[in-house]
This record gives sequence, C-alpha cells and structure tokens, in this order.
Amino acid sequence: MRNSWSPFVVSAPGKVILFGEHAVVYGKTAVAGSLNLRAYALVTPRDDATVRLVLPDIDIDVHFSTHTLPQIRKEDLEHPAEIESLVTEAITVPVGPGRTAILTFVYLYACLFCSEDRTSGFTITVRSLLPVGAGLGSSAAFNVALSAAMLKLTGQLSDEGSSAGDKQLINDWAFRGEQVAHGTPSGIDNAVATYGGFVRYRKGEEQTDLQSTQALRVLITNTKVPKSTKALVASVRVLRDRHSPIIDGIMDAIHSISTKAANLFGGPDAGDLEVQLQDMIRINHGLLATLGVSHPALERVRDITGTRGMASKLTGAGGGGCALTLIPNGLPSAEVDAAGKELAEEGFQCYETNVGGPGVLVRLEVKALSVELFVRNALDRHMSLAPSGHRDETGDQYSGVISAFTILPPDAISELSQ
Ligand SMILES: Nc1ncnc2c1ncn2[C@@H]1O[C@H](COP(=O)(O)OP(=O)(O)OP(=O)(O)O)[C@@H](O)[C@H]1O
Ligand SMILES: C[C@@](O)(CCO)CC(=O)[O-]
Ligand SMILES: [Mg+2]
Repeated sequence: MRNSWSPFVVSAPGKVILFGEHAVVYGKTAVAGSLNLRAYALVTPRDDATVRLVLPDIDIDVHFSTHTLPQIRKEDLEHPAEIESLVTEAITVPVGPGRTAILTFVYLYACLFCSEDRTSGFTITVRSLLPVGAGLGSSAAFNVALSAAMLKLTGQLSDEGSSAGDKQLINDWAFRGEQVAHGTPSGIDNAVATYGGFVRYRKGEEQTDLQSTQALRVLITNTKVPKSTKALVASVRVLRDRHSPIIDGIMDAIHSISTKAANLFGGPDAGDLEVQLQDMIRINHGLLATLGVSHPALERVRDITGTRGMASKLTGAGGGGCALTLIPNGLPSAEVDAAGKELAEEGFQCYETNVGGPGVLVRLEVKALSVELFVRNALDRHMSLAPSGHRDETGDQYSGVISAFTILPPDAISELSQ
C-alpha cells in the first residue's frame, strides 16, 4: 500500500500541580491543570518500510526498518517497561538521555502497528516548549502526542481525536508510554495532557475533570536548580516517621486547600476565585516549606513576585525545579514584565502562560494551508530562511518540512495548532 495521507500535527500540553504535591503521596487530594506550553509532533508519510523518530530537543534522529520492530499484542507484555529487554535483542537503541523516548516510540509502534500493514512508514518529529525533566510533565505531553499520532495513523481516532472515546484511547496508551519510563506513574500527568483543563486527583479514585470555565494566567519559573523527586519524597517520609501526628496534620491541611481550590473552580466569580487562590497558594507553599521541600531559589521567586503583588508556590517535588505564580487579572503588565526581568537576572527561566487550556489536539488542516506552505511562511517570518525541499539521505519525502520543523523556534511551531 502506498502512503496517501497528508502530513498532520498533533500537540499536547504539559501540566502543573496547583495544589497537593507530597500530600498526594499520602492519599490526599491534589489539583493539577494543563499548561499552555505544549509538545508538537509533526507526522509525515514515507513510501518505504522505515519509521523515523526525530527529536531535535534532545538531539535524537533514529530510524528503523519496520520489519525489524517486534509485533506485540499489549496483553503479551506484563509491563510496558519489559519492552527494553525485548527490543534490544532485535535493534540497537542508543544509550543516553534519549533512550527512554526511543523505547517508548518502539513500544507504541510495536503494539499499535502489531497487525497493520508495515510496507510504508512515517516520520515523527517532536518539538516541545516544555523544559525536559523540570516537573512540568514533558514526558506526558510527549507520550500523548506520540500515542495520538500513531492511533490516528492506524485509523483508530475520529477526525480530530476529540471524542470521549478517542480521548480515553489516547490517555490509556499515553499512560503505558509513561510506564515505559517510570514504572509506576500515577497517571495524572497523561490525564491532564489528554483532557486539558483542571483535574482533581486522589490515589485510588477516578480523577475528576473540574469543568472550569476560565483559564488562569501564570508565570512558571524554572529555577534550574536540579532536584530529585525520589529523594524529596523520601525526606518527607523520614520527617513523617519521626513526627507522624504533626506531619499528618500538615497533610490534612494541604488536603483541605486542594479540596477548597477544586470547589472554587467553575465558581461564578472570577475576581473572588483569584483572591482565594492567592491565599491558597501562599498557605500551601508555607506548609510545603515546613516539610523541608523549599529551596532558597524558590524563596527568591516568592520574594520577587511577592513585592509585585503576586503569590507563588513551588510546584512538583520542590527542592529546586519550578515555581508557579498566579498573575491576577487586573495587575498592570509592567509589574509582570518587571518581575520576569528580575527573575531572568537571577538566572531563572520564566514562561508567561496560562493553565486550564485544551488537551490533545490533532490538526489535519493547519490554517487551511498545507503544512509545507505553513512552515515556509513561518520560516520566512521567524528566521528568514527557506526550507530546502529536497529528499535527505534517509529518503524522506518531506525533508524540507521536517528540517524546517526542527530548526524553527518552538513558539513559531506553536502557531501550527492555533
Ligand atoms: N521534547 C522532547 N523530546 C523528546 N523527548 C522528550 C521531550 N520531552 C520529554 N521527553 C521524554 O520525557 C523524558 C523526561 O521525562 P520526566 O518524566 O523525567 O520529566 P518531566 O516529565 O519533564 O517531569 P515530571 O514527570 O516530573 O513532570 C525525557 O527523558 C524524554 O524521554
Ligand atoms: C512530590 C510529588 O507529589 C509530585 C512530584 O511532581 C510526588 C508524586 O506525587 O509522585
Ligand atoms: Mg514526566
């Protein structure tokens, strides 16, 4: 069968934990939301039996003959992480930071194309606005985008992948993708990346979509201070073992914050929501600091934003990593800009974005232009360059589009999904 489909783009958002990190480990409620920082996967057809994965953000460009990749029925593997020992007999997967991404790609292909025609392949190129490994769910956005792309290719999604059934399918496969890398993820990251919006989460319960009508404006500050989620969770465990009634009280207080915040979403008064959320942010951070998971860099973010009328808290595991700052609607943009400048001067990376936007999106018609034309336009605008348009050494039909996609700044690529 010849490939007759046109290139398309799939995108999925990262996540931010608004309330409840650490407490969620002890069965308390957490609230997370989708970030309008997204991963974008460009999917282009090939007319040979090759699949190619291009990941410019982490310097990976690999291709495999479709016939060397295993055929796996998902029930044949007890756990998706077993893919590692299974495929390394058949193919060589480079050792290094991109290894898990490649293994996830191979796992999804092996399962989703188990009984499909493999005589023609495709290229998937993924770019992301999300910092990798900073606690903002970059892996989930990546896994949701990959899963949706391959489900689309195998004809398992409706047109734009937006029905409830589509979302459930994408979420299930993305969860398996997260399992390849992490073993026992909770599933909240891929749920947020799939469904978008705000999600209430508690271990052992179905996560609830909070149906909020409004997005929140936020600053996300990556302090770039390296942290180990595992070590931080362990340090809280030690503290709890030493002082369990006290620490349990703190966990209960965090649970009350998450519950209150979850109830506020979808409420009628946006102004009141903001005031209340600011309080919740300050109190939740204070409690997390008491647990010993703040860091001087995170306190610096709180100082800088606090003097300009904004409340901040750590988000994720803490000990460095990222902070979340709520930008109240009425705050003059000069204040936000000044805070952003000061944060950058500290060496932090700052993103102004919003929380609560859409989940996975499949774009078949990009601004009613072909992807190639779009990328050409975007390149002209952003980089004054034209894509080469010729086949590269891997024989890719759309190498011009692919190379454009790899060199465009990600914020230009984000226009693809608007
Ligand atoms: N832009 C990208 N290109 C390729 N692979 C990516 C990209 N973004 C994420 N990944 C994959 O996700 C992995 C990072 O996931 P990890 O779960 O460690 O961090 P995170 O998802 O950013 O943070 P957290 O899970 O704490 O929210 C990378 O090693 C890679 O396998
Ligand atoms: C600290 C923690 O609550 C969130 C890390 O993003 C750990 C977890 O829930 O697995
Ligand atoms: Mg992750």
